[in-house]
Amino acid sequence: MSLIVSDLSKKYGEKTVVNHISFSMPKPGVYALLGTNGAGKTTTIRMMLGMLSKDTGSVQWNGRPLDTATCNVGYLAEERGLYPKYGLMDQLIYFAGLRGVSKHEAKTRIKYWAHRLQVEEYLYPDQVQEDGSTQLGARGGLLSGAKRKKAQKPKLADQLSKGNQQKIQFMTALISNPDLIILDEPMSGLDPVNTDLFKDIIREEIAKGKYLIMSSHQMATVEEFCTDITILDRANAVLQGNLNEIKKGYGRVNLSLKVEQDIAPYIQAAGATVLSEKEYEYQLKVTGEEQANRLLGSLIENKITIITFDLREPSLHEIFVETVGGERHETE
Ligand SMILES: Nc1ncnc2c1ncn2[C@@H]1O[C@H](COP(=O)(O)OP(=O)(O)OP(=O)(O)O)[C@@H](O)[C@H]1O
Repeated sequence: MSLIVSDLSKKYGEKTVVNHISFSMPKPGVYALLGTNGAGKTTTIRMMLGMLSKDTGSVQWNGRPLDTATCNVGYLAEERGLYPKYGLMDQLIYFAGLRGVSKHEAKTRIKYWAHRLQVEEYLYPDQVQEDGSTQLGARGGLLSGAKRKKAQKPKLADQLSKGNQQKIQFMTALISNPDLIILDEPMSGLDPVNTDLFKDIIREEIAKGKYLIMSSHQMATVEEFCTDITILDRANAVLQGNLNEIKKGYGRVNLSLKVEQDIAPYIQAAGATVLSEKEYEYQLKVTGEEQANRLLGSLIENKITIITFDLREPSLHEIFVETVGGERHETE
Protein backbone atom coordinates (compact mmCIF):
# COMPACT_ATOMS: atom_id res chain seq x y z
CA MET A 1 0.00 0.00 0.00
CA SER A 2 1.15 3.56 -0.57
CA LEU A 3 -0.06 7.10 -0.17
CA ILE A 4 0.89 9.82 -2.64
CA VAL A 5 -0.13 13.43 -2.04
CA SER A 6 0.61 15.55 -5.13
CA ASP A 7 0.55 19.27 -5.55
CA LEU A 8 -2.27 20.20 -3.16
CA SER A 9 -3.23 23.87 -3.20
CA LYS A 10 -6.01 25.93 -1.68
CA LYS A 11 -6.91 29.61 -1.82
CA TYR A 12 -9.51 31.50 0.18
CA GLY A 13 -10.20 34.60 -1.88
CA GLU A 14 -6.78 36.00 -2.77
CA LYS A 15 -5.08 34.29 0.13
CA THR A 16 -3.17 31.06 -0.57
CA VAL A 17 -3.43 28.83 2.51
CA VAL A 18 -1.87 25.68 1.00
CA ASN A 19 0.68 26.18 -1.76
CA HIS A 20 1.52 23.15 -3.94
CA ILE A 21 2.19 20.63 -1.17
CA SER A 22 3.38 17.13 -2.10
CA PHE A 23 4.58 14.20 -0.01
CA SER A 24 4.33 10.45 0.00
CA MET A 25 4.37 7.36 2.19
CA PRO A 26 5.63 4.38 0.21
CA LYS A 27 5.52 2.17 3.31
CA PRO A 28 3.85 2.08 6.74
CA GLY A 29 5.09 4.43 9.42
CA VAL A 30 4.39 7.88 10.77
CA TYR A 31 4.46 11.03 8.66
CA ALA A 32 4.41 14.30 10.58
CA LEU A 33 2.78 17.43 9.21
CA LEU A 34 4.23 20.25 11.26
CA GLY A 35 3.94 23.97 11.08
CA THR A 36 3.28 27.29 12.63
CA ASN A 37 -0.26 28.25 13.65
CA GLY A 38 -2.32 28.82 10.52
CA ALA A 39 0.36 27.30 8.26
CA GLY A 40 -2.16 25.06 6.47
CA LYS A 41 -1.92 21.64 8.18
CA THR A 42 -5.63 21.12 8.87
CA THR A 43 -6.55 22.45 5.43
CA THR A 44 -4.12 19.97 3.84
CA ILE A 45 -5.61 17.09 5.85
CA ARG A 46 -9.17 18.09 4.99
CA MET A 47 -8.33 18.27 1.30
CA MET A 48 -6.69 14.85 1.53
CA LEU A 49 -9.88 13.43 3.01
CA GLY A 50 -12.14 15.13 0.47
CA MET A 51 -13.77 17.24 3.19
CA LEU A 52 -12.61 20.38 1.38
CA SER A 53 -12.33 20.96 -2.35
CA LYS A 54 -8.82 21.25 -3.77
CA ASP A 55 -7.79 24.03 -6.15
CA THR A 56 -5.04 21.77 -7.49
CA GLY A 57 -3.64 18.36 -6.78
CA SER A 58 -4.58 14.79 -6.06
CA VAL A 59 -4.30 12.17 -3.34
CA GLN A 60 -3.75 8.55 -4.28
CA TRP A 61 -4.01 5.44 -2.13
CA ASN A 62 -2.64 2.35 -3.89
CA GLY A 63 -2.79 4.21 -7.18
CA ARG A 64 -6.47 5.18 -6.85
CA PRO A 65 -7.98 8.45 -5.65
CA LEU A 66 -8.23 8.34 -1.85
CA ASP A 67 -11.79 8.07 -0.59
CA THR A 68 -13.72 5.86 1.80
CA ALA A 69 -14.32 3.33 -0.98
CA THR A 70 -10.62 2.89 -1.78
CA CYS A 71 -9.20 3.22 1.71
CA ASN A 72 -10.20 2.27 5.24
CA VAL A 73 -9.26 5.59 6.80
CA GLY A 74 -9.67 6.81 10.38
CA TYR A 75 -9.60 10.52 11.20
CA LEU A 76 -9.24 12.30 14.51
CA ALA A 77 -10.15 15.93 13.90
CA GLU A 78 -8.49 18.77 15.76
CA GLU A 79 -11.83 20.28 16.73
CA ARG A 80 -14.57 18.41 18.62
CA GLY A 81 -16.64 16.36 16.20
CA LEU A 82 -19.21 14.61 18.37
CA TYR A 83 -22.89 15.44 18.40
CA PRO A 84 -23.28 17.14 21.78
CA LYS A 85 -26.81 16.00 22.58
CA TYR A 86 -26.71 12.37 21.45
CA GLY A 87 -25.76 9.34 23.50
CA LEU A 88 -22.14 8.30 23.15
CA MET A 89 -22.90 4.65 22.43
CA ASP A 90 -25.35 5.54 19.65
CA GLN A 91 -22.82 7.86 18.07
CA LEU A 92 -20.05 5.27 18.14
CA ILE A 93 -22.32 2.66 16.56
CA TYR A 94 -23.42 5.23 13.98
CA PHE A 95 -19.84 6.23 13.07
CA ALA A 96 -18.82 2.56 12.92
CA GLY A 97 -21.78 1.90 10.58
CA LEU A 98 -20.61 4.68 8.29
CA ARG A 99 -17.31 2.80 8.00
CA GLY A 100 -19.04 -0.47 7.17
CA VAL A 101 -18.77 -2.04 10.64
CA SER A 102 -21.89 -4.04 11.65
CA LYS A 103 -23.71 -3.10 14.85
CA HIS A 104 -22.76 -6.40 16.48
CA GLU A 105 -19.07 -6.02 15.60
CA ALA A 106 -19.15 -2.34 16.60
CA LYS A 107 -20.39 -3.26 20.08
CA THR A 108 -17.51 -5.71 20.53
CA ARG A 109 -14.97 -3.12 19.36
CA ILE A 110 -16.51 -0.39 21.52
CA LYS A 111 -16.12 -2.62 24.58
CA TYR A 112 -12.48 -3.22 23.73
CA TRP A 113 -11.68 0.45 23.14
CA ALA A 114 -13.74 1.66 26.11
CA HIS A 115 -11.63 -0.59 28.32
CA ARG A 116 -8.40 0.39 26.57
CA LEU A 117 -9.14 4.12 26.76
CA GLN A 118 -10.63 3.94 30.24
CA VAL A 119 -13.98 5.48 29.34
CA GLU A 120 -16.20 2.57 30.42
CA GLU A 121 -17.87 4.66 33.11
CA TYR A 122 -19.31 6.98 30.41
CA LEU A 123 -20.35 4.25 27.97
CA TYR A 124 -21.61 1.71 30.52
CA PRO A 125 -22.57 3.93 33.44
CA ASP A 126 -25.02 1.40 34.92
CA GLN A 127 -22.24 -1.19 35.12
CA VAL A 128 -19.83 0.89 37.13
CA GLN A 129 -19.64 0.52 40.92
CA GLU A 130 -19.83 3.33 43.42
CA ASP A 131 -16.04 3.12 43.84
CA GLY A 132 -15.52 3.58 40.11
CA SER A 133 -14.59 -0.06 39.43
CA THR A 134 -16.43 -1.77 36.61
CA GLN A 135 -18.43 -4.95 36.41
CA LEU A 136 -17.09 -5.50 32.93
CA GLY A 137 -14.61 -8.33 32.55
CA ALA A 138 -11.45 -7.95 30.46
CA ARG A 139 -13.50 -8.78 27.35
CA GLY A 140 -16.30 -6.50 28.33
CA GLY A 141 -18.69 -9.18 29.68
CA LEU A 142 -20.56 -8.62 32.96
CA LEU A 143 -18.90 -10.17 35.99
CA SER A 144 -21.24 -12.62 37.71
CA GLY A 145 -22.61 -11.66 41.10
CA ALA A 146 -21.31 -8.12 40.87
CA LYS A 147 -23.47 -5.58 42.64
CA ARG A 148 -25.23 -3.35 40.13
CA LYS A 149 -25.35 0.32 40.77
CA LYS A 150 -28.73 1.95 40.17
CA ALA A 151 -29.19 2.37 36.40
CA GLN A 152 -28.11 5.72 35.03
CA LYS A 153 -28.59 7.25 31.60
CA PRO A 154 -25.58 6.97 29.29
CA LYS A 155 -23.59 10.17 29.10
CA LEU A 156 -24.00 12.67 26.32
CA ALA A 157 -20.95 14.07 24.55
CA ASP A 158 -21.31 17.53 26.01
CA GLN A 159 -21.31 16.07 29.53
CA LEU A 160 -17.74 14.88 29.08
CA SER A 161 -14.56 16.82 29.72
CA LYS A 162 -12.51 17.89 26.68
CA GLY A 163 -10.00 15.09 27.26
CA ASN A 164 -12.70 12.43 27.52
CA GLN A 165 -14.40 13.72 24.36
CA GLN A 166 -11.00 13.38 22.71
CA LYS A 167 -10.88 9.73 23.81
CA ILE A 168 -14.33 9.04 22.35
CA GLN A 169 -13.30 10.72 19.11
CA PHE A 170 -10.15 8.61 19.07
CA MET A 171 -12.45 5.58 19.33
CA THR A 172 -14.44 6.78 16.30
CA ALA A 173 -11.16 7.07 14.37
CA LEU A 174 -10.05 3.54 15.30
CA ILE A 175 -13.37 1.70 15.27
CA SER A 176 -13.09 0.57 11.63
CA ASN A 177 -9.56 -0.82 12.23
CA PRO A 178 -8.27 1.62 9.56
CA ASP A 179 -5.19 1.13 7.36
CA LEU A 180 -4.60 4.89 7.20
CA ILE A 181 -4.96 6.87 10.42
CA ILE A 182 -4.90 10.67 10.31
CA LEU A 183 -4.52 12.37 13.67
CA ASP A 184 -4.79 16.15 13.80
CA GLU A 185 -3.30 17.33 17.12
CA PRO A 186 -4.12 14.01 18.84
CA MET A 187 -2.65 14.90 22.21
CA SER A 188 -4.04 18.42 22.59
CA GLY A 189 -5.91 18.88 25.85
CA LEU A 190 -4.78 15.57 27.36
CA ASP A 191 -3.18 15.23 30.78
CA PRO A 192 0.18 13.38 31.00
CA VAL A 193 -1.44 10.04 31.95
CA ASN A 194 -3.83 10.14 29.00
CA THR A 195 -1.08 11.41 26.71
CA ASP A 196 0.84 8.22 27.56
CA LEU A 197 -2.30 6.16 26.94
CA PHE A 198 -2.67 7.68 23.46
CA LYS A 199 1.03 7.16 22.81
CA ASP A 200 0.77 3.47 23.74
CA ILE A 201 -2.12 3.03 21.32
CA ILE A 202 -0.27 4.89 18.57
CA ARG A 203 2.74 2.61 19.14
CA GLU A 204 0.48 -0.43 18.83
CA GLU A 205 -1.02 0.86 15.56
CA ILE A 206 2.50 1.46 14.19
CA ALA A 207 3.47 -2.10 15.20
CA LYS A 208 0.40 -3.39 13.29
CA GLY A 209 1.86 -1.81 10.12
CA LYS A 210 -0.57 1.10 9.81
CA TYR A 211 0.04 4.32 7.91
CA LEU A 212 -0.21 7.28 10.27
CA ILE A 213 -0.23 10.97 9.51
CA MET A 214 0.10 13.18 12.54
CA SER A 215 -0.09 16.90 12.92
CA SER A 216 1.13 18.34 16.20
CA HIS A 217 2.80 21.25 17.89
CA GLN A 218 4.38 18.92 20.43
CA MET A 219 7.72 18.31 18.76
CA ALA A 220 9.09 15.90 21.36
CA THR A 221 6.00 13.69 20.97
CA VAL A 222 6.14 13.75 17.18
CA GLU A 223 9.86 12.98 17.28
CA GLU A 224 9.16 9.79 19.24
CA PHE A 225 7.13 8.40 16.38
CA CYS A 226 7.74 9.98 13.00
CA THR A 227 10.12 8.86 10.31
CA ASP A 228 9.39 11.62 7.80
CA ILE A 229 8.26 15.21 8.11
CA THR A 230 6.98 18.22 6.25
CA ILE A 231 7.26 21.58 7.98
CA LEU A 232 4.76 24.10 6.65
CA ASP A 233 5.15 27.82 7.08
CA ARG A 234 2.56 30.19 5.70
CA ALA A 235 1.14 27.69 3.20
CA ASN A 236 4.54 26.50 1.94
CA ALA A 237 6.58 23.37 2.63
CA VAL A 238 9.82 24.83 3.98
CA LEU A 239 11.50 21.59 5.07
CA GLN A 240 10.68 18.08 3.99
CA GLY A 241 12.16 14.59 4.15
CA ASN A 242 13.35 11.77 6.35
CA LEU A 243 13.97 13.10 9.86
CA ASN A 244 17.18 11.12 10.40
CA GLU A 245 18.56 12.33 7.08
CA ILE A 246 17.59 15.91 7.90
CA LYS A 247 19.33 15.63 11.28
CA LYS A 248 22.45 14.15 9.67
CA GLY A 249 22.45 17.11 7.30
CA TYR A 250 22.69 19.45 10.27
CA GLY A 251 25.47 17.35 11.85
CA ARG A 252 26.39 17.28 15.53
CA VAL A 253 26.32 21.01 16.12
CA ASN A 254 24.21 21.26 19.28
CA LEU A 255 26.09 21.06 22.55
CA SER A 256 24.40 20.69 25.95
CA LEU A 257 26.91 21.57 28.64
CA LYS A 258 26.39 21.62 32.41
CA VAL A 259 29.11 22.95 34.67
CA GLU A 260 29.35 24.50 38.14
CA GLN A 261 30.44 28.02 37.30
CA ASP A 262 30.24 30.75 34.67
CA ILE A 263 32.18 29.65 31.57
CA ALA A 264 31.12 32.47 29.23
CA PRO A 265 34.76 33.55 28.56
CA TYR A 266 35.74 30.02 27.44
CA ILE A 267 32.68 29.74 25.21
CA GLN A 268 33.49 33.09 23.64
CA ALA A 269 37.14 32.15 23.16
CA ALA A 270 36.12 28.90 21.41
CA GLY A 271 33.76 30.88 19.15
CA ALA A 272 30.62 28.90 20.09
CA THR A 273 27.18 30.55 20.24
CA VAL A 274 25.03 30.48 23.39
CA LEU A 275 21.41 29.58 22.58
CA SER A 276 20.31 29.57 26.21
CA GLU A 277 21.74 29.38 29.71
CA LYS A 278 20.17 28.57 33.05
CA GLU A 279 22.13 27.99 36.24
CA TYR A 280 25.32 27.06 34.38
CA GLU A 281 23.46 24.70 32.05
CA TYR A 282 24.28 25.90 28.55
CA GLN A 283 22.71 25.08 25.20
CA LEU A 284 25.31 25.96 22.60
CA LYS A 285 25.58 25.96 18.83
CA VAL A 286 29.01 24.89 17.57
CA THR A 287 30.40 24.55 14.06
CA GLY A 288 31.28 20.89 14.66
CA GLU A 289 33.35 18.42 16.68
CA GLU A 290 36.57 20.37 16.36
CA GLN A 291 35.15 23.49 17.99
CA ALA A 292 33.38 21.42 20.67
CA ASN A 293 36.64 19.60 21.47
CA ARG A 294 38.54 22.90 21.63
CA LEU A 295 36.03 24.16 24.20
CA LEU A 296 36.22 20.87 26.13
CA GLY A 297 40.05 21.07 26.15
CA SER A 298 40.04 24.60 27.55
CA LEU A 299 37.54 23.65 30.27
CA ILE A 300 39.67 20.66 31.34
CA GLU A 301 42.85 22.73 31.20
CA ASN A 302 41.26 25.28 33.51
CA LYS A 303 40.00 22.60 35.90
CA ILE A 304 36.32 23.36 35.34
CA THR A 305 34.07 20.59 36.72
CA ILE A 306 32.00 19.25 33.82
CA ILE A 307 28.72 17.55 34.76
CA THR A 308 27.31 17.08 31.25
CA PHE A 309 28.95 17.37 27.83
CA ASP A 310 26.53 16.19 25.13
CA LEU A 311 27.36 16.93 21.51
CA ARG A 312 24.39 15.92 19.35
CA GLU A 313 22.34 16.52 16.25
CA PRO A 314 19.58 19.09 16.74
CA SER A 315 16.22 17.91 18.09
CA LEU A 316 13.09 18.28 15.98
CA HIS A 317 12.11 21.19 18.22
CA GLU A 318 15.41 22.94 17.46
CA ILE A 319 15.09 22.21 13.73
CA PHE A 320 11.52 23.54 13.74
CA VAL A 321 12.46 26.76 15.52
CA GLU A 322 15.49 27.26 13.28
CA THR A 323 13.39 26.67 10.16
CA VAL A 324 10.44 28.90 10.95
CA GLY A 325 11.76 30.73 14.00
CA GLY A 326 11.13 34.37 14.62
CA GLU A 327 8.05 34.44 12.45
CA ARG A 328 5.74 32.02 14.21
CA HIS A 329 2.71 34.20 13.94
CA GLU A 330 -0.55 33.33 12.19
CA THR A 331 -0.52 34.06 8.49
CA GLU A 332 -2.06 37.37 7.58
N1 LIG B 1 -13.01 28.73 5.77
C1 LIG B 1 -11.96 29.54 5.74
N2 LIG B 1 -12.02 30.75 5.17
C2 LIG B 1 -10.96 31.57 5.11
N3 LIG B 1 -9.74 31.26 5.62
C3 LIG B 1 -9.61 30.05 6.20
C4 LIG B 1 -10.71 29.13 6.30
N4 LIG B 1 -10.26 28.01 6.92
C5 LIG B 1 -8.97 28.23 7.23
N5 LIG B 1 -8.57 29.44 6.79
C6 LIG B 1 -7.23 30.03 6.91
O1 LIG B 1 -6.34 29.11 6.32
C7 LIG B 1 -5.08 29.16 7.00
C8 LIG B 1 -4.66 27.75 7.33
O2 LIG B 1 -5.51 27.24 8.34
P1 LIG B 1 -5.31 25.79 8.95
O3 LIG B 1 -6.41 25.57 9.91
O4 LIG B 1 -5.12 24.82 7.85
O5 LIG B 1 -3.92 25.98 9.73
P2 LIG B 1 -3.18 24.99 10.71
O6 LIG B 1 -1.78 24.84 10.20
O7 LIG B 1 -3.95 23.73 10.90
O8 LIG B 1 -3.16 25.87 12.04
P3 LIG B 1 -3.17 25.49 13.61
O9 LIG B 1 -1.86 24.85 13.89
O10 LIG B 1 -3.29 26.82 14.27
O11 LIG B 1 -4.34 24.59 13.84
C9 LIG B 1 -5.27 30.06 8.20
O12 LIG B 1 -4.73 31.32 7.94
C10 LIG B 1 -6.77 30.14 8.35
O13 LIG B 1 -7.15 31.37 8.90
